[in-house]
Amino acid sequence: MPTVAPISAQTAAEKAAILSEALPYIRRFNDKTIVIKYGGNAMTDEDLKASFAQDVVLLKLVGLNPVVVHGGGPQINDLLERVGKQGEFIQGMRVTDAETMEIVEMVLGGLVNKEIVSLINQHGGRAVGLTGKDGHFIRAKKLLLKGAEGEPVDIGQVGEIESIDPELVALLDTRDFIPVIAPIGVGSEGEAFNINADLVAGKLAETLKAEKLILMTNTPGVLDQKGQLLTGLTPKLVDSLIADGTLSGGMLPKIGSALDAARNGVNSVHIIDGRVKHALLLEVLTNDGVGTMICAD
Ligand SMILES: Nc1ncnc2c1ncn2[C@@H]1O[C@H](COP(=O)(O)OP(=O)(O)O)[C@@H](O)[C@H]1O
Ligand SMILES: CC(=O)N[C@@H](CCC(=O)OP(=O)(O)O)C(=O)O
Repeated sequence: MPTVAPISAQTAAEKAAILSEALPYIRRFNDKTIVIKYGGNAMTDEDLKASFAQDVVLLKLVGLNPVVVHGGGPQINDLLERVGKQGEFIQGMRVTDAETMEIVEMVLGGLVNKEIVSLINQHGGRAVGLTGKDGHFIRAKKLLLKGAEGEPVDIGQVGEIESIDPELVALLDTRDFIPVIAPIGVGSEGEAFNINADLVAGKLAETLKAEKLILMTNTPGVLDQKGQLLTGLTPKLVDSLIADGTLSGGMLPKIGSALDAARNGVNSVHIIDGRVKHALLLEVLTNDGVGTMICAD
């Protein structure tokens, strides 16, 4: 006869306490949309990717509507290097010439998107991969950055979101599919635009009237100059952190998008550490929200 070791009373009580802690959150978020931005920097390890996919499936099974928007910045850099090109960023945005755009589409719309879709499906979900070109649901136009003197700075085929049509995502939701979205927009001539994934996630959360926006990255959250974790960030505080240089690089579009979402009706906005296993479950279904919360005022 096969035998199993009995679970100790203490372990059993601890496990039961964790499971029952989730109940109020499962009830509160029933049928609510949660937009999850899965950053390229949080996708490094196979184990972490699998636990991310498991978390998304679990959230769906307990009655929430997860919508995944992914990045893939480091993965684009890898492929660029293989063709002898160096990735260049200005104000956290990739300078995107025509050749770079081809690689961006290959990596985001192809490799990364399909990997996440198939991981979620392997774990029992029904994921469908999309880019903004599908049903033309993310419309974009060329983004011009502002230089130090306020002059326009052209960084190529980088897009600014004009509109997001919520219908396609809503349709998938009615049949319990999990949308997995690559941050590529479409212009008026059908051309592709590279859009920062944080901006797509934020705007999508606003458009879908999501309950939560969770930005998963490779830091514990927003850190101050001493490396301490900050939380409860207001627009005023963010302005001062930008002015004194505490926030830089990829954190700039991330925080801008988080603030916009918080101001435009998304109930809770968090920047969390995607390198922590099951960070997503901890954030949504336990009392121990991890990372930095962003407030509207
Ligand atoms: N104050 C700050 N706190 C935390 N991270 C910061 C801060 N300022 C800049 N960063 C940088 O922002 C990065 C996260 O943005 P990004 O590289 O675009 O990640 P992702 O690929 O997850 O979107 C961090 O790895 C860090 O290097
Ligand atoms: C315009 C722009 O910068 N687009 C990003 C899109 C991918 C992205 O945002 O990926 P992460 O979330 O992993 O950083 C890029 O080309 O890297």
